[in-house]
Amino acid sequence: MDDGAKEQRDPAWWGRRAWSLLSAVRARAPLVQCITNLVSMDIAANALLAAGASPAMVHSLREVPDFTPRCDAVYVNVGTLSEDWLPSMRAAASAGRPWVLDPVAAAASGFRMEACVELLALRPAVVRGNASEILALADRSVAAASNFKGADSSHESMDALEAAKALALSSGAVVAVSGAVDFITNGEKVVGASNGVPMMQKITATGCAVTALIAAFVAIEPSDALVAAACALAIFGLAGEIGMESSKGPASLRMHLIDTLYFLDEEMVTSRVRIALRP
Ligand SMILES: Nc1ncnc2c1ncn2[C@@H]1O[C@H](COP(=O)(O)OP(=O)(O)OP(=O)(O)O)[C@@H](O)[C@H]1O
Ligand SMILES: Cc1ncsc1CCO
Ligand SMILES: [Mg+2]
Repeated sequence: MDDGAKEQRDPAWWGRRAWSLLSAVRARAPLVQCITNLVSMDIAANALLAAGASPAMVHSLREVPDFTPRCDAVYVNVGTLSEDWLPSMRAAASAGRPWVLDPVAAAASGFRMEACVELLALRPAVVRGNASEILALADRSVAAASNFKGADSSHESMDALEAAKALALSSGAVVAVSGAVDFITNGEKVVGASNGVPMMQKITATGCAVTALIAAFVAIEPSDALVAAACALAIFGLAGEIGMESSKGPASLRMHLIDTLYFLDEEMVTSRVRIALRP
């Protein structure tokens, strides 16, 4: 095991780490360029703002040379991929800033899978997907299965753990698989984050929003993307958990989750974040 494994066996260490990263996001308001799908723009921008970051939905290839180098992190999401946007994604991912990939529905088509594979070669710090997306990306397979559900997962996160490790080793990225337990791995270490509520799956683009939050945390901690990703996933899940206490269904949870991200305090984070290094 590499450095940090000893302290990462202590659950309280993660609570303190998650709080310190969220506090740093609030203090430094990292600028996150988001080239993300049309469904997710609103929730991703609002989640970033509520957490204290500064979102910018900048898509034009012509703006990348001026704008991207000034960003603290870049977020690329292929959810509503088109031929027009792919060059901007390539350019922003190549601009020398830490960046994060969300391979939405990677198995939907050959075009999308090829785009994801090509982007993966541009060395994202983190790839975050649901289990079906990570399984598909790890073996570069376009969906034939009758249970393919597009942007939604038809697998549990645990089903994709070995694929996530293999993908992390082959790509050099930290790979995060979301689900009831979020798994985050660099191919050797595996961390589980178990905050969140099932209702989060009933709000479109919560996965896209948490990947945006991962980008903000990576902007603060670019040299430890595994810790940044685990803490972002746990914080977002915790906001869902606390938000659910005041919610009647998906629409009110969406509102309360964003409110809770804004109001999370040290006591809530250090006592309720559930992250553990897996043996
Ligand atoms: N069963 C569950 N219990 C608790 N939290 C969950 C559960 N399923 C998903 N989540 C949480 O919901 C958020 C979104 O994860 P999900 O796996 O649904 O992403 P996704 O499929 O990529 O979503 P989308 O494509 O709509 O953006 C994550 O924070 C994850 O931890
Ligand atoms: C529903 C949907 N379709 C393309 S992207 C997206 C948002 C969830 O990923
Ligand atoms: Mg998704």
